[in-house]
Amino acid sequence: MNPDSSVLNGTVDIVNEGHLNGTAGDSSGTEEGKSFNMMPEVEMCQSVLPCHANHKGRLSAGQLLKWIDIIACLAAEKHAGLPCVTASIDDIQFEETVRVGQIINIKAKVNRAFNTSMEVGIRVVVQDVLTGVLKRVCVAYSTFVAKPVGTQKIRLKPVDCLTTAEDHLEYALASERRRLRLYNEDAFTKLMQDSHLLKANGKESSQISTERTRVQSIELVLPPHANHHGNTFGGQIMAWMENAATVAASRLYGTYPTLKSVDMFKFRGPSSVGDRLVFKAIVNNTFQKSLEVGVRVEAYDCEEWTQGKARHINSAFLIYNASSDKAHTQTFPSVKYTSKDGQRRYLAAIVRKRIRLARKHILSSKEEGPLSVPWDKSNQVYLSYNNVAALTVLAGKHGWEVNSSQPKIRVYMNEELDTLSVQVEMHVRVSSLQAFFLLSDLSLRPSWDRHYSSCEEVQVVNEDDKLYHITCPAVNKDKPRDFVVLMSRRQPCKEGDSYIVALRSVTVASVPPDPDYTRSEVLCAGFLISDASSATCKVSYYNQVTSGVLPYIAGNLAGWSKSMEETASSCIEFLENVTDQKICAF
Ligand SMILES: CC(=O)SCCNC(=O)CCNC(=O)[C@H](O)C(C)(C)COP(=O)(O)OP(=O)(O)OC[C@H]1O[C@@H](n2cnc3c(N)ncnc32)[C@H](O)[C@@H]1OP(=O)(O)O
Repeated sequence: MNPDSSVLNGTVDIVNEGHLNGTAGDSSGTEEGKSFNMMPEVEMCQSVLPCHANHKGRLSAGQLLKWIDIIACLAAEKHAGLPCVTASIDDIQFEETVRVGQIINIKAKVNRAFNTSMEVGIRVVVQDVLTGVLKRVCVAYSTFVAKPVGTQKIRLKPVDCLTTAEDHLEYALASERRRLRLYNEDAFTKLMQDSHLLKANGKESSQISTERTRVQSIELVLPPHANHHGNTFGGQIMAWMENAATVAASRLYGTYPTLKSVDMFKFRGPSSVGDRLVFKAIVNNTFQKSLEVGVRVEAYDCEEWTQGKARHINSAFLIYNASSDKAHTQTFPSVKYTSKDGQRRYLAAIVRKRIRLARKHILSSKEEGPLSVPWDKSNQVYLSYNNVAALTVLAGKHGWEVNSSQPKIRVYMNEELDTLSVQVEMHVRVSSLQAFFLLSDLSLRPSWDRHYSSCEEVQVVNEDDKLYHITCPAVNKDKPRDFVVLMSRRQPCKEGDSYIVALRSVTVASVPPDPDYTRSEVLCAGFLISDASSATCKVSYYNQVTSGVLPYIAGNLAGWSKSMEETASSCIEFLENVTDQKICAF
């Protein structure tokens, strides 16, 4: 390649030269050898030995992160044909525990190249030697950048060998993930601006100070810790970070918590052999079943060390779950902060939890089976019951956590296994009976909910159960969506109970899917309305998030829009200002 011929805005293009695809330097010279080198995927197999494990005989997350970084780097370099460095690794959720004696298989390939950076997808599975059973340990995505040549950045060639449907899906999703990744800091800053409103959720009664968990540890970077370019290996840094974080978490918990996930690791700058790395870890906050530890890494060369001038090269947040060991308590103690910095970290952990949850659900691209059930005479009663019961159960769940709070409106989220649900609580100056009648007439909803383009009554089953056909506007250049839902409303049986307006998808022959719309489904949604005083009420809207609903709330979940709060505000205005004629129509 002639760099001069392809310099573009200070960027050097990589053209598709033979050696980049592994055709040059192919030692075997055989057809078989060539096709192996041409494969975009890089694979690693490791037998898990005691030296890879923690004191419980389980593969240490630090060791796994090292392997992940090595293989991802090799996949990136295979695509780029040049030395590459890790810019970041997205959130990783550890799904399976790996034990000594089992076999780890890791595969990595470049999903998409952007300009100077590329996304590498990594899949880790564990195989039990005795049973042969394979289980997924985690999926990870890292971003690599071809190491700049002097001041010149290298522009990468595109990924052009998309063969399987999965390759195409990963290619398409890679740009979506990149958007979330690069938006991460903005989303965080935006949500932090409102974080003072979350203070009400603080745990002032707690006795345990986060300061008790503070850890500081130093490492000297030696040649075995460096990668093949002389920089400290990203995986090694992550392993050291995991070590410091685990000590901090166990100081609070009094036993060994399980590392459940890591938040995005961002490599802000390089370090190299001879650097001293100082790791500072502290528990930032605890939630019901998890806690967050923040780790900061500072690097010093010999001169910087004597001058006390640190280079901040990395910060990461690790999430631990309470031990699954029955002998230990299943929840973490709540913590209190004792300084302004502690308070910032405490609130930031709440905000990060929200972003993490959003990223996880937005990117899971979970395949759902059909959620709607056919509406027919034989199951009408059952479906209406099921509709109301599902909403009652959803509303009664434990674990709702405040995500945003403003006067009259609070948004909560609840994650249980792989299901995410949202709750929007509104305080309205009308009676609960009036709110009930207005909200159960779905044909009025397009007047206050901009996510509804139209809503038509399809069938009146009885006074309290109706079928509606709803159309919704297009999002992200997709087709507009439509839903067919059963609305079941119930008045309280006794004083103190709530009014219920429940919604769920059904299929009816009279409204077949329309090619101009993506037929979508809602599993469980609706309103619970209860008296707050004689003239005011509390309206709680619930929605168990499905892939059909996600596009309309994704921005809200990830923090770049306030559409839920805006819709709630419009709902309050509608309820408080609706004319008497509309109410008389019931
Ligand atoms: C294999 C190993 O173990 S390497 C050792 C560990 N890693 C390191 O030491 C790397 C340390 N970090 C660095 O040297 C630098 O921060 C770099 C080279 C990663 C980025 O340098 P910057 O000057 O910040 O780069 P710049 O802002 O121009 O961005 C370059 C590209 O990286 C992308 N990028 C930058 N930060 C991130 C991030 N946190 N996540 C994802 N992509 C990122 C940018 O979007 C851009 O992509 P594009 O050109 O495709 O649009």
